Amino acid sequence: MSGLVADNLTCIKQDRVLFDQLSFSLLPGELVYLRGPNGAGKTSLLRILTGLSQPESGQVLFHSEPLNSVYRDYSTQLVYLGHKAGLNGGLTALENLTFWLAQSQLLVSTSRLYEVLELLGLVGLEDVAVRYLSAGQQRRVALARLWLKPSVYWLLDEPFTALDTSGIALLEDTFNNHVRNGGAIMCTSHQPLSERAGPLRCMDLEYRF
Ligand SMILES: Nc1ncnc2c1ncn2[C@@H]1O[C@H](COP(=O)(O)OP(=O)(O)OP(=O)(O)O)[C@@H](O)[C@H]1O
Repeated sequence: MSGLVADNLTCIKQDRVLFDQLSFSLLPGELVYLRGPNGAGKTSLLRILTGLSQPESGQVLFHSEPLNSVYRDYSTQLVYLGHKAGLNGGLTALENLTFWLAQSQLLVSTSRLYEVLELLGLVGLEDVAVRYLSAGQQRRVALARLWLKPSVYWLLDEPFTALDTSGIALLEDTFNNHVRNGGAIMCTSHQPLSERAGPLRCMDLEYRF
């Protein structure tokens, strides 16, 4: 099957089964909204889908192949944003993004970088160390990666955290466009997504004791 497939995933943390024999797919053209209370296992599931951690049992397939055998190809088509902004506080927005682009072996022109910073309302702040930016501004720097790396699969852990209403609207519009252009998104959020984000499929993880 094309796309990303979770095949019978079981995850155990601290002797607690977070989820058991969980199977689903994430296909191009889909937005999946992953819901669940604190501690249900949403981050754990996203990390397994990125290949950053391993399930107790089961596997993740990418275009029908086990993730570890196609990881290089998968990683070129993936943006994963964790619930922390994942920025170096001592570096500016420009420096953080330039470093990330180099690590990801992506070539992006300076003018494109400025375009994205402008879209995100960060122009004028590009030379400020990110530790001095507000929480919402730091989130916007982290999100800039979505515009800088052409990729199909977006796995996003609480990307709306700290965003103001205009930031939420921008991100929801971007989700809608991405999916209409064949992108695939799985996203967690403790606030419901609005209709602006486009059609979505909800997936619920219960808290298991
Ligand atoms: N590396 C780890 N080592 C031990 N326990 C972990 C680890 N990662 C997660 N856990 C535990 O697994 C459970 C699920 O955590 P996870 O972060 O996946 O939940 P979540 O649904 O994303 O929660 P939240 O909504 O609070 O972000 C928690 O009880 C957490 O303490």
